[in-house]
Order: sequence, then C-alpha cells, then structure tokens
Amino acid sequence: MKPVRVGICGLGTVGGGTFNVLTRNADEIARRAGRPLVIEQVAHRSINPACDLTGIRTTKDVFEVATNPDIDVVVELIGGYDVARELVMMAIENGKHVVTANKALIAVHGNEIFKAAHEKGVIVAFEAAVAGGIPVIKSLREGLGANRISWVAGIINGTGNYILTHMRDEGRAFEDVLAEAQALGYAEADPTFDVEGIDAAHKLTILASIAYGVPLQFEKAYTEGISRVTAEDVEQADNLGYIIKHLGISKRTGDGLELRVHPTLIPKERLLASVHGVKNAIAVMGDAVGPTLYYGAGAGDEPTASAVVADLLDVARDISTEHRYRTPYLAFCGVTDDCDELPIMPMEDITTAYYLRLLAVDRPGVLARVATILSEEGISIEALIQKEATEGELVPIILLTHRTLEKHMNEAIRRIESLADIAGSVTRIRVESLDEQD
Ligand SMILES: NC(=O)C1=CN([C@@H]2O[C@H](COP(=O)(O)OP(=O)(O)OC[C@H]3O[C@@H](n4cnc5c(N)ncnc54)[C@H](O)[C@@H]3O)[C@@H](O)[C@H]2O)C=CC1
Ligand SMILES: N[C@@H](CC=O)C(=O)O
Ligand code: NA
Repeated sequence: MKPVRVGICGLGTVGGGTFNVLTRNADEIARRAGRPLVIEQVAHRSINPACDLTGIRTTKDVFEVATNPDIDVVVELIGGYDVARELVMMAIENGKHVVTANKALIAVHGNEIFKAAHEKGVIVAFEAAVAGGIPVIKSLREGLGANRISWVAGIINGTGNYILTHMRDEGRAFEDVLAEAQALGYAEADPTFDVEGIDAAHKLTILASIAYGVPLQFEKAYTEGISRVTAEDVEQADNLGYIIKHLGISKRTGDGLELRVHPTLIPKERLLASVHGVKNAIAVMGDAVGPTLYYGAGAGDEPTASAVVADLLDVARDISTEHRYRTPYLAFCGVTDDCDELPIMPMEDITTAYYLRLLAVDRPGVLARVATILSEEGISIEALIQKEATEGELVPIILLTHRTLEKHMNEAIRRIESLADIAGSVTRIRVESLDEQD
C-alpha cells in the first residue's frame, strides 16, 4: 500500500515526542495502519536535540508544509491561535488532512475549521488536544456513541494538578512547582492558561461539544483557576473529608448545559480524588453505560505524542474511505446542521454546594448573623468549623452548605461581606459530590 506522507510543523515538546514515537515504532505502526507512515518534512524554528533529523527534509517555513504536494497529512504542533489557524486553513485548502494537539485552536476556531474541512472532504483529528495521551475524545465520540450523556467532569490540566499535588504533599511554593512543570514541558507557552483555567476551559468546551452535540462555545465557559487556592483551604477541606481539585464540569440540566471550570471540593473517596501529579482523569456519565472513567498522562512529550500518532493511524486507515462515511469531527453528523441548540447556562443559574471561609471579629452573635443571612437566602448549612481565637485575633469560620443556586450564594456572600464583624472577602469554593445519581 502507498505510504501516508506526514509533515510535522513544530518540533518542541509534542513535536519532538511525535517525531521520535513515529520513528521508533515505525514498523509496528505500519502493521497497524496497513501502510507505512513516513515523515516527509519537518518545519521547525530551533533544533530539538532529542530528534535525529538525518535524511529528513526540513524547512523553517510551516506554510511550505501546508502547500507541499508530497504531503498527505499536516501535523500542527506549533500552538497558539493565529499562525496555527492560518496554517491549518491553508493545509485544508490544499486538500491535506490535519492532526493537531492545539485545544486553543479547536475550542476557539473549531467551528470554522470543521466547516472548511467538511467542504474539502478532509479529516481534522485532535485527540491530543484534550487530556494529552488519554484517548478520551475517541471514547466519548465513538465508544459511548449509544449513550445520552448527562455529565462530564474531569481533571483536565496536568500542570494545575501537578502544582496542587506538590504544594499539598511537599508544602512547596506555587511558583517553584510551576517552574518545575514548565521545565518538564507540561505548561502552555503562556502558563497563565494553565493556572487561570483557560486551558481547561478550552478542553471542556471540546468535550461538551462531543458529549452533547452542541457547537463549540468557549466564550460562554465560566473559568476560574487555581491561583487563589490557599494552604488553609486545602487543610480545611481535608478536615471536612474533601480534597480540592481543579475540575472542568459540564452537566445537562432541564435549563441547558453547565460549562464551568473552577477549583472544587470533592469527597476523598471518589476516584478523581486519587488523581495526582500530571495525571488527568475524566468521568463521564452515560444513560446506558452508567459512570465511566478515563485516566492517564495529561501532558508531556511522548504521552501526548501517543495521541497524535493514534490520530495519524486513523487518518491512514480512513484516507481511502468516502468522506461522508468517516467519523464526524465532533461526534454528531454533519458540521452545524445537526447541532443541538441547548443553551449554555449563565453561571448564576447553576446549582451546587459551597465551601465558605470567612474571617470574623470574635464577638458574640457573629455566627448567628451569618447563619441568618444564609437562611434568608434559602441556603442551609451542612457543616461548620469555628476555630479558637486568640485574644484580639480574627477567627476563621468554615462553612459547608447544601446545594443552592449560585445567584442566591452571590447575594448571601455580598451581604456577609457587608457585615461589620467580617474582615475582607469571603472565600468560596464549589463542592461536587460527583454522585453517580447526579
Ligand atoms: N506540552 C504538552 O504536554 C501538551 C501540549 N499540547 C499542545 O501541543 C502544542 C505544542 O505544544 P508544545 O510542544 O508543548 O510547545 P513547545 O513550545 O514545546 O513547541 C512548539 C514548537 O513550535 C515551534 N514554532 C512555533 N511557531 C512556529 C512557526 N511559526 N514555525 C515553526 N516553528 C514554530 C516553536 O519554536 C517550538 O519549538 C500546543 O498547541 C499545546 O497546547 C497538547 C497536549 C499536551
Ligand atoms: N498545558 C497542558 C498541556 C496539555 O494539554 C496541561 O498542563 O494539561
Ligand atoms: Na486525549
């Protein structure tokens, strides 16, 4: 069979890993694909010492790969929104299939990219874009194709989970662990994408589209990162039987879809609570299958390359199949025509439980005033910890509430913060039981 000719654009962490996995496992991959996958050209700006490019045609210009008539598949591993978008659109225009690990690109420009690819009859594959090496896109899109999905919740940023894990287990400083994650190649070019939840929101946007058949709507995702999680909150969560994880959550409700990314208290006994370091895990609830969980490395050179190369294998197998019989980009047929119009719910309309931490002046009646506000807003308290205060000090009060509407909690927090007995702002962390019945 004719070889599939691959052009790799970008030879950094993932590009280097992809080059090496494709080269090292070439025979095995060819047996699986039924034809060889040959690296025809590599576009790179700087040398990657881990890659031996002897005998490979190279260029500094990624657009040369997109127009090269000897290339069947363009692998976009340069990252970012603008040049990557231009590169992918040019590759599609030139009739090339595309494999990318770029979640920012898919979450923000995916609707346009898939439309163009559909019109040209080419494949755009992006397994590496969500949870690195975990084959979660394929599982959700194909493996769970029989199910009506009710929720998806996961740890989908390796850098963030790496930071939370090492801060908690080793008491290390945020900046120190972030620098280590960057050195290991886990972080985005702009690491604020990791720590402020933007990367996780890109990934959740993609998962929700596949799970529910809605268009990609990154701009409607609620995004909160881990930069304000304190050691005190980690300890208090532990006292209450919880662990703090940064989760992407999307639920189907009677009013639409929740699409939110934020630090979350989860019960210690849940499987997601045991996912540490750079590992990711995504729980998916389907009506037929029940709960399922997908676990593995969420970032890193060869773990991510594993997903890129798996996509290349799919391209090699599907290249001769007529376009309309291929697996659809986002699980549902067509490009926009078959999309569901389920609205993304505004954050104030979501329902969840809450962990609150407030600092109060140690005066009689303060707790009663806080409890009255919560009760007036229809919020009931599940647990309460009030620490001993030393003379003249502020006393921390920790509250766990039952589920309530976010807008009611917003109002309660506004009123609590205006009490003369309360110092500073109230810390609020959402709590999810991740119950199989939810
Ligand atoms: N690092 C990881 O663990 C994961 C990364 N990704 C995604 O994979 C993509 C690549 O990420 P990394 O490999 O980590 O980044 P990186 O920064 O290590 O590599 C990107 C490479 O592309 C090169 N590059 C950028 N613009 C270029 C241009 N115009 N022409 C030629 N070369 C150019 C850079 O010089 C660099 O060597 C990103 O979209 C990222 O979000 C996805 C999953 C995991
Ligand atoms: N920066 C990302 C890389 C993988 O998607 C992460 O840390 O998860
Ligand atoms: Na993946």
